Amino acid sequence: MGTHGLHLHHILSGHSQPAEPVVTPASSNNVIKTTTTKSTVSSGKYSLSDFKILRTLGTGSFGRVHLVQSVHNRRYYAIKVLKKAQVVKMKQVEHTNDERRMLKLVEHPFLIRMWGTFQDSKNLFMVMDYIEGGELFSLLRKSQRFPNPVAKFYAAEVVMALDYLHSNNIIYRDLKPENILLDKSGHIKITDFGFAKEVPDVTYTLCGTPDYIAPEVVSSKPYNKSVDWWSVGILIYEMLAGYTPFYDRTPLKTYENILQCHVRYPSYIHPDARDLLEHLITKDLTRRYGNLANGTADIYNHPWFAEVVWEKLYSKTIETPYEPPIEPGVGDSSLFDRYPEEQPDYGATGPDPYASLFKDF
Ligand SMILES: Nc1ncnc2c1ncn2[C@@H]1O[C@H](COP(=O)(O)OP(=O)(O)OP(=O)(O)O)[C@@H](O)[C@H]1O
Repeated sequence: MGTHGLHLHHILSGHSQPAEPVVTPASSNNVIKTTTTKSTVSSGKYSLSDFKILRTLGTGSFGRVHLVQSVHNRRYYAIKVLKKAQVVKMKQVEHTNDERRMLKLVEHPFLIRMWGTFQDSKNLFMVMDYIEGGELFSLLRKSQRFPNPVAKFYAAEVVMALDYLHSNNIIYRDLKPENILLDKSGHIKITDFGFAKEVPDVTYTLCGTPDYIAPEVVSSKPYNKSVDWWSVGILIYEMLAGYTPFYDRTPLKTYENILQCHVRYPSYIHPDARDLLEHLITKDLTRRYGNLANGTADIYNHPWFAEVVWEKLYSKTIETPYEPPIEPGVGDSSLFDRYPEEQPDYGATGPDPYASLFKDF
């Protein structure tokens, strides 16, 4: 695969289509049903013997994500495995339980779907849909940067997903191109809820990837969901420029740049995009879109998104700018980088000192 895969359609160019009204997604679609009657997840439904564990698709701080195949229906899934000892050591018990609880609740076309969880004495397992098209990050690095309409397409899907989470009082907090996967037709799926937090109001914890962290988080001020709108700004910038605006040699320098918040806009960035970015990548919370009196309408109705037909995007009835070159449904994982495989201890039995910490799994 290479940049040749990036062919543009007219969906977002707007020239060939009559203008359609921009509509914020109906809130009825947008609310998580908190009644437990229709849950897709039930603890104890799965066990390791239900799956054949295949290659590693990605690694994180506490474990890895495997491609797996169900021995029953032969379908492919992704299983995230977290080592209990590592989760405890890195003080992520609460985050991990939060991730499980939130993945169980959310239901949105652009958010990863979780089917169930289980555990052995050493590990936690989360069964998710396998998203075959690889990371947006890989596509971006191969493409160097995205043409304006391509960046707009991915940004619009991200905006809808974050708006849905926010309307359910969830701040995502870890937006970056590595956590945005592409499905077989090229729509996004956001994965990795390890840092998402359910917050009625404001929260203080520092977490996330340096390049995408909002200044109020860096300086340990209380913050709210507008940190995600900041990260959307960084994401759009990175998609258009090919690099993040505050990149530097060390995380510390990046933090300093974030606090200074001086952004250089290359001349090839479209004026509408620049205007939106200036209202997202701003320290001034009284100017940051998503955080003002109009809420997300300032983003949905921004001129840069003028051609986006939001309901069509939501129903995935528009063409995507890039179709991943894979054969769907057969466990093709050619778009994922290779990782060294470990001898796994999955299925470990014996004493479990952490049993009381992960009762929900
Ligand atoms: N459902 C999925 N389908 C395909 N690949 C996936 C899926 N979920 C995760 N991955 C791959 O595994 C990688 C790591 O997943 P994830 O970010 O959830 O792990 P993590 O341990 O929480 O990582 P981090 O340390 O970045 O928080 C992702 O970047 C992606 O490449």
